[in-house]
Amino acid sequence: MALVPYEEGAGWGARQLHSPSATYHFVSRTIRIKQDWRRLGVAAVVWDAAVVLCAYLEMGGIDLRDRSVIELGAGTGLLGIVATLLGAHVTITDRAAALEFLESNVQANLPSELRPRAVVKELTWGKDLGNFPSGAFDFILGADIVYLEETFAELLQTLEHLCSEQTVILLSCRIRYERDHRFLRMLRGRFSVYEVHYDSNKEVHIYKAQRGSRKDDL
Ligand SMILES: C[S@@+](CC[C@H](N)C(=O)[O-])C[C@H]1O[C@@H](n2cnc3c(N)ncnc32)[C@H](O)[C@@H]1O
Repeated sequence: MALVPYEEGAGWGARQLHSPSATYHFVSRTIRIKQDWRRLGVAAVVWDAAVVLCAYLEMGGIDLRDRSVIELGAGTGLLGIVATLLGAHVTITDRAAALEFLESNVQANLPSELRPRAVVKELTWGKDLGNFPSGAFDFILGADIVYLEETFAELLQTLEHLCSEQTVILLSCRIRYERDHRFLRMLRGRFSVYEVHYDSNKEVHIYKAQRGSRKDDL
């Protein structure tokens, strides 16, 4: 299912949809991301949710230095690149079809000394989860990955598999459809969920989720 019709792309959260590249400045670096919307679709453009979560991480409220991070549905890899630049060891994942493009963006934007800290790997939600150690990650990141209802159960299963009691999940979301609220209700059924940030310009929410008893509403 397409996420957006071409002509609506900007309004739906990818401001430079048709541009072959997009440039960002994070962690005192210029990051140039290749894009290819026409050929590769949603995984090959940078979505605003990724930019907002990068900015949130850069603000420094969360110390990622030497922490173990996994990114789900990474697309072009901007968020995983920024997490690596902030000092984390990052497993950057997406579906198989997205990996070659993702890997090339990651390689192009990390200095050689940081490349060993970022591993690009296939993770299709709900599939072959045994390839990923259960509970081994300090942080799970996801930008604009809540949009396909048919993936919600598998996405939740994946989060549950990857999470320990200590793991912090950060999901940045543009809420477009009623079904997006349904996913958040599913998430709230399994995790304590808090909205920690809202970017009103980009209309992106950041939710933090952790295992344990529910302490708050969305
Ligand atoms: C809207 S894009 C967001 C990409 C990137 N996180 C960003 O914000 O720029 C959604 C991403 O989720 C990935 N995705 C969709 N369904 C998936 C699934 N079942 N398993 C793994 N990744 C999936 C897509 O390949 C795509 O990269």
